[in-house]
Amino acid sequence: MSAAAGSSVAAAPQGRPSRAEAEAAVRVLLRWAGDDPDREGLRDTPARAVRAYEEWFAGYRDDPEEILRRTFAEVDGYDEMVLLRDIRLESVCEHHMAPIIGSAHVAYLPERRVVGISKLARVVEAFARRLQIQERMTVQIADAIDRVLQPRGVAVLVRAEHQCMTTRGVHKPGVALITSRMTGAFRDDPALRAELMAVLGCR
Ligand SMILES: Nc1nc2c(ncn2[C@@H]2O[C@H](COP(=O)(O)OP(=O)(O)OP(=O)(O)O)[C@@H](O)[C@H]2O)c(=O)[nH]1
Ligand SMILES: [Zn+2]
Repeated sequence: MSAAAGSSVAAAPQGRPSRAEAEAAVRVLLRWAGDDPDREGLRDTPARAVRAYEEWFAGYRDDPEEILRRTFAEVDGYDEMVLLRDIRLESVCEHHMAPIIGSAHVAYLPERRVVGISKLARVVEAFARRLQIQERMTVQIADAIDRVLQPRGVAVLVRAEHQCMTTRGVHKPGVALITSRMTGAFRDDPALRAELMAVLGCR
């Protein structure tokens, strides 16, 4: 298991290259593609591309568990399912560095404490904005919520299109990969699982 998969925060890469080195790498790629990195339209592209990758890989700088630690207890006995659905998800496939675009549903069963709902979306973002495979990302999101909130159960469902499959290679547009991770009561109680699927409109 990689460091990124095993802990909530990826290990800091040893000897991280400088921004200038990253821009030089983009220049090499432009030349390799067959174009001239010095022509007007491409002159600023290495800097722009590195800024774009900075956004797409912003999750390495986030600590998902820290995000989730801002919980509150005043829930007046609320102990039913909390479900944040259709969270837009933008990730990057670790095999091809191609976009993975889709959405996630995150549900949990609070035990005493709840978390601000934006934090659930932030946790999705923190794990998505890294080089990923969907299965690992799904597990990471669920397990971080499980560890920090210690709820009675967590369910994470992700549905996403992988551009490495739609725009290249096997070229299958419209194909989506669906992954899920269930813990606690969502895993053990078929009625609860059925309730979740019913709320989500899944059969
Ligand atoms: N399980 C899983 N596979 C993924 C994910 N993203 C991409 N892949 C697959 O990873 C595999 C990498 O296969 P390789 O044979 O090493 O790469 P490739 O020659 O580019 O393969 P093709 O995509 O089939 O052209 C491909 O089958 C991709 O479809 C993911 O999130 N989960
Ligand atoms: Zn891929």
